[in-house]
Amino acid sequence: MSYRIGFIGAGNMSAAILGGMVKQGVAPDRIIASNRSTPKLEALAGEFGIQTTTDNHQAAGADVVVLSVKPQMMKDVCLDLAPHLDHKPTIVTVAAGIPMASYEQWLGRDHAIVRCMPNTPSLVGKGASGLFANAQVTDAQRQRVESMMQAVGITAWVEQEALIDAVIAVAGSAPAYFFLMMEAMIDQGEAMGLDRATARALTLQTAAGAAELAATADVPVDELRRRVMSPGGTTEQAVFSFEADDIRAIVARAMTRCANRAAEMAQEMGN
Ligand SMILES: NC(=O)C1=CN([C@@H]2O[C@H](COP(=O)(O)OP(=O)(O)OC[C@H]3O[C@@H](n4cnc5c(N)ncnc54)[C@H](OP(=O)(O)O)[C@@H]3O)[C@@H](O)[C@H]2O)C=CC1
Ligand SMILES: O=C(O)[C@@H]1CCC=N1
Repeated sequence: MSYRIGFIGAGNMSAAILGGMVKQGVAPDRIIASNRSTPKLEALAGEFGIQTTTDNHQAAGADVVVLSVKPQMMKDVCLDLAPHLDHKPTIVTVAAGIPMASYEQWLGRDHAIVRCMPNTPSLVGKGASGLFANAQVTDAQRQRVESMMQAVGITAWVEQEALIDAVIAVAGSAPAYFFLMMEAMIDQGEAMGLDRATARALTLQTAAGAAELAATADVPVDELRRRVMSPGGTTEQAVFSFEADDIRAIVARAMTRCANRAAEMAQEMGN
């Protein structure tokens, strides 16, 4: 690809996406990131060799502009950028909880805007992003955004905007669920007598191995689970314990709260 990409806001999510892009071979001089303060910019320039600026207008001069500030900052950032988008970039926003209608109000209705819900494993090329386009997005722009995000992982278009909140629950926020599980396992491995480094190494390798096996096996994940559960053996005691504690309901409640929060955030911002 040869177009230029500008990131507005150089925090965790921008670092994951642009860092993943550079690691996957995107030329760093095609990427510019802006941030209101300089320390993160210096770190990103040092690590990935991208261009940086404290002037959002400069980053917004790119062909694809990725809006990646916290949702609470988004309105002010968009209103400030609006007079500087006459070159009609493809606008991609990664913010949770801000509906398309708000961007169209702040930036103008004639802009091609994609709501993208990515996640931080983009940094290692294992991202998972949901995408929703407004009516102004052309097929060429769809392909451009898709290929941009596919440089750092897989993508899935949704045709109903409300499904972006489901993507937040399944992908955007979901790395944290797995990290939490790993934290708990490492702590318990240590409590059972392993040194922490060993508990960590075994936990992480098992998580990565299980994910890769699930992604490549020709059977569903429940069958893979059963293959570990020897009748009368050890694993089923752990699984029975999870089921007795209603892990499926626990997960469903957590994901529902996650998705509901996106709707609440929209309301809090008066959208
Ligand atoms: N983190 C994640 O896993 C995911 C995040 N998202 C979305 O990504 C967006 C960014 O989140 P995240 O990266 O975690 O947040 P961060 O707080 O890490 O990054 C936001 C960045 O925006 C900068 N900023 C704030 N105001 C301005 C401004 N007016 N102009 C320029 N830069 C500004 C901040 O600068 P400073 O350092 O000075 O505060 C900060 O570096 C959010 O909307 C979130 O919903 C989506 C999916 C996953
Ligand atoms: O927690 C959040 O609000 C953001 C959106 C998805 C992941 N992080």
